[in-house]
Amino acid sequence: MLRPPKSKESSKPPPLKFPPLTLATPELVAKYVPCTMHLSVLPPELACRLYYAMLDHSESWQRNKWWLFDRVVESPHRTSFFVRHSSLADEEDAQEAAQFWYNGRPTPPPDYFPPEMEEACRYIERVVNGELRKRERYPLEWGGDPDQNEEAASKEKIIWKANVAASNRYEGGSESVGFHSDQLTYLGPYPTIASLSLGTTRVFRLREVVPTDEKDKRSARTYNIPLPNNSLTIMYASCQERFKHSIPPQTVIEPFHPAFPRPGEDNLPADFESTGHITPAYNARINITFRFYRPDFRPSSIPKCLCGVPCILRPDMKNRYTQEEKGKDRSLVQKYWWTCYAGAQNDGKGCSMWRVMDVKAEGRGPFAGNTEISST
Ligand SMILES: O=C(O)CCC(=O)C(=O)O
Ligand SMILES: [Fe+2]
Repeated sequence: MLRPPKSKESSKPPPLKFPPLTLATPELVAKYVPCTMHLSVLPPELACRLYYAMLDHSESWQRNKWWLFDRVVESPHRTSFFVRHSSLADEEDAQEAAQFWYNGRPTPPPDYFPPEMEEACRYIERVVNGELRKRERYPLEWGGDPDQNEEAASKEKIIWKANVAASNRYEGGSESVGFHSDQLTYLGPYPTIASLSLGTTRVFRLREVVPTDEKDKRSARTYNIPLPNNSLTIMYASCQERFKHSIPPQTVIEPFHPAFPRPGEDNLPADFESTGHITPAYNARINITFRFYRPDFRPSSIPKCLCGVPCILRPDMKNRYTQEEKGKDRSLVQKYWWTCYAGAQNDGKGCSMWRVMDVKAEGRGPFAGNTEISST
């Protein structure tokens, strides 16, 4: 068969592919991805108490359901959502919190942080703010004071404060979550998300989405971060814009023995003599992601699509530059889209709603930096 001669373009060797890299230490995590990992982040007794509390609480958690093409899919793990008590200053805010939507359907009013989660959150906020003070900020990050009344704000700048948390329970090695980046609808652009791991160690997988115009120069690399009990992974600005993350299924997991018995449980496990473990083995991993829902992305400010459902905010992960933007720093030309999300529930049928977010026209901010170039 005759083939046209190969053009110069197609004779270029394909970009090098690198094997997946395991990032097993905080140093390696910080070196390769826009995240940090903090080991033994909570006092061990609190980590243990929170694990037990969440195991009990998770008996009532749901598996999320949504439409994918022509079938309903169910998430292969259970989840729940919490609002922080102090974050709901007045009745209006409480009403708004009850109106949060998930996967294109209204969710029942969320629970408040249980006391153990509140206690853990204070430790985590300290770690997150300590790290954020060391980092350079992206222009579109939140630039306001998340808590004007905090006395400590004058001494140690508080940049980030959690006001909601999403929680996941993965039973055994088969429960998982597929590759995704977190929806930015209420978080806004370049969010910081603090993710606490309790229980069985599972691998957190990150994969970069290579921008369209760099595809022929480099390939995406996969990073595997084993997350042990009582570790905190902070995903910083650009992680949701540049990377997808997942918790892949695992054929083997190591059973987890909490350091302390359940309160009120005095009996040693039957196999204590042979194993030396003072607590039984657990197979569940609990994950809690502490998040800051920005005041300038409150539910009432989210545009609705033609179906009457709040849009979702997504970053253009492939970063399609316009001609004038070519060569500019990616963070200055990052675009976000408001799109219809009704399709996730409504028999897979959504509408054509699609709009570039215009932070200026939509009156959003204040931002951490100059947004003149970023706003469209
Ligand atoms: O379980 C984890 O560590 C990740 C959970 C997650 O990606 C999410 O809730 O969006
Ligand atoms: Fe996520």
